Amino acid sequence: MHDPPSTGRPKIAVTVGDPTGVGPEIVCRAVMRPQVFQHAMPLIVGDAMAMERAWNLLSSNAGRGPRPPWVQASERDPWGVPPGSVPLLSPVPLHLEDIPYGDPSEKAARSVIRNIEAAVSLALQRQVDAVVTGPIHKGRLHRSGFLFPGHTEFLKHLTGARTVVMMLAGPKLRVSLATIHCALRQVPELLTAEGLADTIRITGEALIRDFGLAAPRLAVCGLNPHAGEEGAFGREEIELIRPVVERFEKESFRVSGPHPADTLFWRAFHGEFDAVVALYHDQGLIPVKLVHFDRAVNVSLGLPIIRTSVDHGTAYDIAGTGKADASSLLEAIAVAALMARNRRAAEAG
Ligand SMILES: NC(=O)C1=CN([C@@H]2O[C@H](COP(=O)(O)OP(=O)(O)OC[C@H]3O[C@@H](n4cnc5c(N)ncnc54)[C@H](O)[C@@H]3O)[C@@H](O)[C@H]2O)C=CC1
Ligand SMILES: NCC(=O)COP(=O)(O)O
Repeated sequence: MHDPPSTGRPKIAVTVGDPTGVGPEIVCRAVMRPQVFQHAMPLIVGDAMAMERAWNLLSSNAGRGPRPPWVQASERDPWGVPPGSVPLLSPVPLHLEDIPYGDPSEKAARSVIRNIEAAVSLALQRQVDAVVTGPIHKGRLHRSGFLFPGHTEFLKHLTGARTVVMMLAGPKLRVSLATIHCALRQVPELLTAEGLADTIRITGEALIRDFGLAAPRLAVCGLNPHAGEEGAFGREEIELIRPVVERFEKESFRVSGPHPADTLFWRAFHGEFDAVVALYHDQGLIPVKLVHFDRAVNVSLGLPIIRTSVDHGTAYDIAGTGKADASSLLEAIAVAALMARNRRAAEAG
């Protein structure tokens, strides 16, 4: 057995995601960066063939240098690789015909799911300190029988967590979502007092424990235009949101709202709040991606493990062209490492 995860640089399992999207390319770009190894020990979980193809693409564009030192590893002893190398776990080895760009075979889709399971299992066994996920194509996975809307809900299931909150965190704007992957017309019925209260509490506690803020300020969006305009444009603000916000008067984090959503993100971006609680996916993700598409990180809060992810998708339109930007993945690794260090410090008292 090798270094326990409680010492040294955090060990981070990085899943490649869909092998026919930009995942392998951005993972390859990330492990070509020496800075990554200053704050983390990455372990790649994904198909070896897809990783070799990504390396060939990048080296043919940029001139051949040494290939990043990934070495096939086993799930039983994932860190049992030579010093200086990066373990690569490939639970379901694929052939090239399984992974034409933008079109994963049935087997490739199954491998995506299996890779996530393997990374989560390593985190639950504390063989790694955190999991960082590459992008998956939800539609293609659903076609292959995947029952979950996305990683977030799958990770809740795999870890047995009671609830999970999706946060998108960028340098100047953090947003948590009270509802995640659902049709817009379902939002009002899925928005419950208990669900909203969980989102607020989990976000406030994570800002303190994982992000190191002393007294975070949270602001909750209204659902309707102008936060309902005193009931003229809807009553959710009066009947649901305000009573939940009032429950948080005596916490170590401050909560205000409901605020009109059209101006709230601008106020948060300029420093008035540490996080915004948005009520549905696009209300929160449009502003974050508008200002931070290259830097934002998707963080799953409320799980017994640390999980971060890129904010972007599989980008099939540019897969195989060598144009993918790895900035969001690099941030996701850096944020996971920071969270792991903060949790260690909290555990050590
Ligand atoms: N973390 C994850 O697993 C996520 C997965 N998705 C999934 O991805 C699939 C495709 O989603 P889309 O809405 O098309 O979003 P997308 O993020 O894949 O692409 C949107 C636009 O951004 C560009 N882009 C994305 N990533 C880039 C990168 N690293 N470098 C340069 N340009 C990049 C694409 O070329 C495209 O023009 C969907 O199935 C969606 O569910 C979407 C978001 C997150
Ligand atoms: N828009 C964010 C997104 O869809 C990512 O979802 P997940 O796969 O991290 O649950």
